Amino acid sequence: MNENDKPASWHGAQMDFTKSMSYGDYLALDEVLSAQHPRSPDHNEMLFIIQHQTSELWMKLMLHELHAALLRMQQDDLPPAFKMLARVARIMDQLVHAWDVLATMTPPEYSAIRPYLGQSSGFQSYQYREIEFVLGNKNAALLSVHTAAPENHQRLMATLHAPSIYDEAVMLLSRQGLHIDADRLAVDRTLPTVANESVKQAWLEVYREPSKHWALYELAEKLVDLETAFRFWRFRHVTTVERIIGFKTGTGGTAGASYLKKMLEIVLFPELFALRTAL
Ligand code: HEM
Ligand SMILES: N[C@@H](CC(=O)c1ccccc1NC=O)C(=O)O
Repeated sequence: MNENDKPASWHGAQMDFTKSMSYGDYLALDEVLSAQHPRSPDHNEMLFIIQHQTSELWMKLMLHELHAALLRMQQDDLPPAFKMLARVARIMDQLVHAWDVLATMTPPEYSAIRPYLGQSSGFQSYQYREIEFVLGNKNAALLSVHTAAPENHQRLMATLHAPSIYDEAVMLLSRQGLHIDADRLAVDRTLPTVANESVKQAWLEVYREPSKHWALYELAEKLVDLETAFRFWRFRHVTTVERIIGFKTGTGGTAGASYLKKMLEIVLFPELFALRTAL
């Protein structure tokens, strides 16, 4: 094209990237876009792969935000933590809506791919497991899935032993002068969150006088927002799974949809929901 033929609107656009960083360079697009390797001859496997890879990318960002929020909470620096937690909840909403794309895949379409998945399953997603752990749904037994990948195992082990976001919120309540039982503060971090009466009473004080405890009130609502989004994700997972494979056993070895249904009963931040009945 002749220089004079360029429309005025992009006349000054940079065209030569032999010596400078381009869009694709900055985003490492060659790496990202060459990481899709369908194993079946089926057209729909690309959807299945990209759906999972994009979910894992969003999970990577969720963990980035959650770990940063944990740090801010430890430092009593709540406003930046609020922003991070709000972002995590919005990412979760995004993943909730992403199910609409996957649900365009019918049972016969998925059946063409499934034999090629072997025993692989989302159950083995180490980023997902870490998100569950950071949010307090600890389960040491699930670590053994990752023994073959020592780095992932190590990281999960560290998160298993560290305080969860909710443990940090409970410690904040205590630092702000609200009474929390000593045994709740010294709880075994490797176990899932268990409801505690002193925590419920402390949150009740916050909700009965928000203006006195505004930052804690805001934190509580951010956590409720996040748990609500997480519950929607679990629900969309199980309904999409039931729609596509019915009640077949999972490739990961669980009972499948009935295992996922059981997971709908999990309450991440129990006292934050329990207190509502008492208000
Ligand atoms: C056709 C679509 C899908 C089907 C049929 C499906 C099926 C299942 C089943 C049956 C399980 C139970 C574990 C097992 O025995 O395999 C499971 C777990 C899981 N799946 Fe999916 N899934 C689908 C899509 C997805 C997507 C898009 C994600 C997003 C990353 C995902 C993430 C997970 C996770 C994280 C678990 C573990 C849940 C837990 O332990 O609480 N799945 N899936
Ligand atoms: N558990 C699924 C397989 C599955 O969905 C899957 C397999 C490999 C990679 C990601 C997957 N997604 C979520 O579990 C099944 O039983 O069909």
